[in-house]
Amino acid sequence: MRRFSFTKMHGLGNSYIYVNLFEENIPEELLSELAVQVSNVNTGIGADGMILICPSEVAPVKMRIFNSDGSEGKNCGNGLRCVAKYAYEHQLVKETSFLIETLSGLVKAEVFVENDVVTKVTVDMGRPRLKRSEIPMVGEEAEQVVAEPVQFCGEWYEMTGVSMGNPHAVFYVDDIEQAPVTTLGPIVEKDARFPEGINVEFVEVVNDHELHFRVWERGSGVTQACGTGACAAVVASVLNGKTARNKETVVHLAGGDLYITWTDKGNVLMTGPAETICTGVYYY
Ligand SMILES: N[C@H](CCC[C@H](N)C(=O)O)C(=O)O
Repeated sequence: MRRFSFTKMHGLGNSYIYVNLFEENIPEELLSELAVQVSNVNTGIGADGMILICPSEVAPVKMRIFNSDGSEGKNCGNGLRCVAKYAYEHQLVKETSFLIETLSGLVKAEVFVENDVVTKVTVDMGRPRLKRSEIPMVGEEAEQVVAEPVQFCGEWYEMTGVSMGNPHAVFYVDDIEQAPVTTLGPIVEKDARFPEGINVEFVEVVNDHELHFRVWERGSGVTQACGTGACAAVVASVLNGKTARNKETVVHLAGGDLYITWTDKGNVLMTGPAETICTGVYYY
C-alpha cells in the first residue's frame, strides 16, 4: 500500500493537506486525483485542497496548490503563510525572512516566532495584475476592470477584476450576511468571460480601513478564508475609492482577520496567522 506523511494546517480556517516533497515522493500524474481524495471529509482527511512543499532552483522552497476539485491554482495566500511556518519550523530555511516560489512568481515571507513556534506571517504578495488580459477576462483590452457592469443570469452587477497571480472577481454588497455567495458565486466562477475560471469575492465596506468579506473559491467553493481574495478585495476597494492606499486595512473573513496594505510602491503586504492542526499518514 502506497502512503505519504502529511501535515494538516490552516490559515483562518482555510485548511489544506501539506505534503513535504523534500521527503515524500508522489507520482505527478496522481496529484490531481489525490487532492480530490484527501480533501473529502468522509473518505479522505477533509480540507480545501492539497499543498505541496517542493524543492526549488530559485528559492528555499516552492509551493504548489491543488483545490479540492483537483484543479491546480497558481497562488494561495493562506497557503503561503502555512508553507512559511512549516519551512521555518522544519529547518528548510534558517532565516526568518525568505523567498517562496509559486506558479505565479516569487513572493517574500517573514515569520514571527515565539518559543520556536511561528505565530504569524507577513507575505509580500507582489503587485496586483489589473489589465483585463491579466485577470484574465475576455473583451476589449483595458488597463483596469473597475466597477464594470456585467450581467449574470439576467441581473446586472458591478464587478472589479484583480489578479494576485490567480483571478478574482470582487462585488460590493450592503450586508455581508446577505451576500449571494452560494448562488452567484458558482455562476461567476465558471462564466465563459473568464477563460481560467475565477474566484468570487463579496465585500461590505465598514470604513476606509475595514472590510467584511466572504468568498466562493474557484475549485473549492465556500471557504472560511481566501488570502489572495482578501488582497484582491483591498486592491479593488482602493480602485473604487472605498479604502485608502498605503494604509493597513483589516479584512474580516469568516475564519478571522487579515491585515493588508496596498503600498504606494505597488506591492501588497498580507499579515495573518498560520496553524498546525495535526500530522498523519495517508494510504492510497
Ligand atoms: N482557489 C484558488 C486557490 C486558493 C486560494 C486561497 N485559498 C487563498 O488563500 O489565497 C484558485 O484556484 O485560484
